[in-house]
Amino acid sequence: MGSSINYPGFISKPNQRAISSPTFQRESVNTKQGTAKSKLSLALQIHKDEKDDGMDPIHKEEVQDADTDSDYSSCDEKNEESLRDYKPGGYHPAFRGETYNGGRYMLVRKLGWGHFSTVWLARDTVSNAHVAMKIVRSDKVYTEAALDEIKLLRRVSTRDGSLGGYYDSSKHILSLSDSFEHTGPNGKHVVMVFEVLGENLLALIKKYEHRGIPVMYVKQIAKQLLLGLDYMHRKCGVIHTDIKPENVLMEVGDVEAIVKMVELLDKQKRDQRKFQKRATKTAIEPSVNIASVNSSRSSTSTSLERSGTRRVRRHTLITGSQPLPSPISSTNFFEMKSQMMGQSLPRPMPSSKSNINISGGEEEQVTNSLSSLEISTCTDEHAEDATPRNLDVIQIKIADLGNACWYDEHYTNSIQTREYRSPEVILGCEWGCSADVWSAACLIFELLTGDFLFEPDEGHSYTKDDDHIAQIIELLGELPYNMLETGRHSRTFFNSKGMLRNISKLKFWPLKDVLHEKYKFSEEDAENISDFLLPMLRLSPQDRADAGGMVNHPWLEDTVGLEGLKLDSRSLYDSGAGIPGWFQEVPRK
Ligand SMILES: Nc1ncnc2c1ncn2[C@@H]1O[C@H](COP(=O)(O)OP(=O)(O)OP(=O)(O)O)[C@@H](O)[C@H]1O
Repeated sequence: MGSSINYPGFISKPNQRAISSPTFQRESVNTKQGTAKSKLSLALQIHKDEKDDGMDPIHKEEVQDADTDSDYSSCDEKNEESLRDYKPGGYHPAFRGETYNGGRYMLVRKLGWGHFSTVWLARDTVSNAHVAMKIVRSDKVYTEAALDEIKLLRRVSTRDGSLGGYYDSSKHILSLSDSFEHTGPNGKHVVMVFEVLGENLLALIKKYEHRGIPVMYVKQIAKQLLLGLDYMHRKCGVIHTDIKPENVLMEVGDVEAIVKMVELLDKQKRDQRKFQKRATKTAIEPSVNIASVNSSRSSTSTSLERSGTRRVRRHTLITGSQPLPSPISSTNFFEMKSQMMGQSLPRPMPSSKSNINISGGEEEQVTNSLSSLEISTCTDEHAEDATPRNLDVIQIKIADLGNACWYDEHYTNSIQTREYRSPEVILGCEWGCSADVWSAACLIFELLTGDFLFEPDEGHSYTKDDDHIAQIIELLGELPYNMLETGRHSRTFFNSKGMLRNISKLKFWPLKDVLHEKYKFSEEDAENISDFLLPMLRLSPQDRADAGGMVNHPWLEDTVGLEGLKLDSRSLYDSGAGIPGWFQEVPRK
């Protein structure tokens, strides 16, 4: 049976995957394990097995103190890290209010988690600003991987990203500001401190229900992503190896204003809930003798006072992730903003004792910050029209260098998340920086359409890799002969005549036609988009166009905020073969 019959990317309706393939079912979990440095593979496999065994949700205890839960986020407690990984060698049982590095940092809320770490919003008491803190599992393999990650992060965090032009491309890579060790009950943990970002691009894809996000945003993301990769490859000699929507985060604009807004709204919600609870209680106990209520209240409060705490805290370990809302991706952001900007703030009744205690000044300050947020997120230095464009501007940064490596030191050949994996990696050929460009093109297609470019599946007579290669050929044509010759795994997929062993019928469908026929782009748009993507999808890693050159593509000419930005030192469509480590590991000097 030909793979085209089972080719979900082509035969499914645009939003079908959204229903059948929620994030956590994506292969990212698997591929995290697949992409990890070899020394981590075993540990991650164990983790995956644990993760996949359907842990009892009761163990996924609710995380916040009962009176501090806040839900201005996309938090879903079932999707948090496993309680079983809180053990010696595992995650640190972090909690709100915990201090780090001699009291310098204090945890505020959890932003997210990964297989290596939990990530928290923290207040830096020295700068009095907020930071993101990644607290890595304490096992030796995670610690070693984290120390490698820190070296790579230090390299890309050196803000010398001009690359001969006036534009600082390094700003599109998450920067590390500090790192230290923290000892807790589960061991010694490496902690990394970053600037605070918002949600990842998968949140944006989901916001648009997997139907594709507006081209205006895709262009901004694509141009910034290419600038960041160009900086990483040419200036730093670093290969990310895991470019995908989950690893590209959006900026939140004015972090301090957003944190304040989120905190105030959380407080409002809590107060409102308390008020409603009290109101319900009064409504269902109308005839209770007031004296007895008073006495029972006073006895309760006495016992609480005696126990020295306002309210008994639930013993909790896992905290729900609450990424800060990014203006573009989050409906919560608009909801919050409209509340903060003076439209019907959801306050409890004025007579209530639990009325919100926001001083007029404080509220005004946050509201002002929010109005200026829209202006401050606009970095349109090049446009003639300097008026703020509200939320039209989006800023992204490449994050998670946990699987990254050096152009002259590859840690493993098992790189890239399945859907973004390049042909040279599947075939077992030499690879280099150009593998990131392949993944970037897959990501950009996904932003435009909401569907994976390649979504291989296994059938009864062929493997995922067979199907993946077949899909690549169907879209882009036959693989170069020298790749079949040099690929360590080529013989598994191809016979001596260069024909696929396990898949006989192929249905060729060029990218331009896919965009026009399936995704309903006009012929002209389909032509332009395909002209932009195809050089990054060249099958030979050596011939693949480099990120910097593709920044100069006409499709990106009118990118909001980066209109007319060109990298003079790079030529459009040229291969990056001159960049050290472009298509193979360079021997270390
Ligand atoms: N600087 C940041 N600002 C805000 N949130 C962040 C930041 N860094 C990470 N996060 C959040 O924490 C999550 C985990 O981060 P990251 O992917 O770096 O961790 P990891 O343990 O290496 O995970 P992975 O399994 O993906 O390798 C991210 O998906 C994101 O939601």
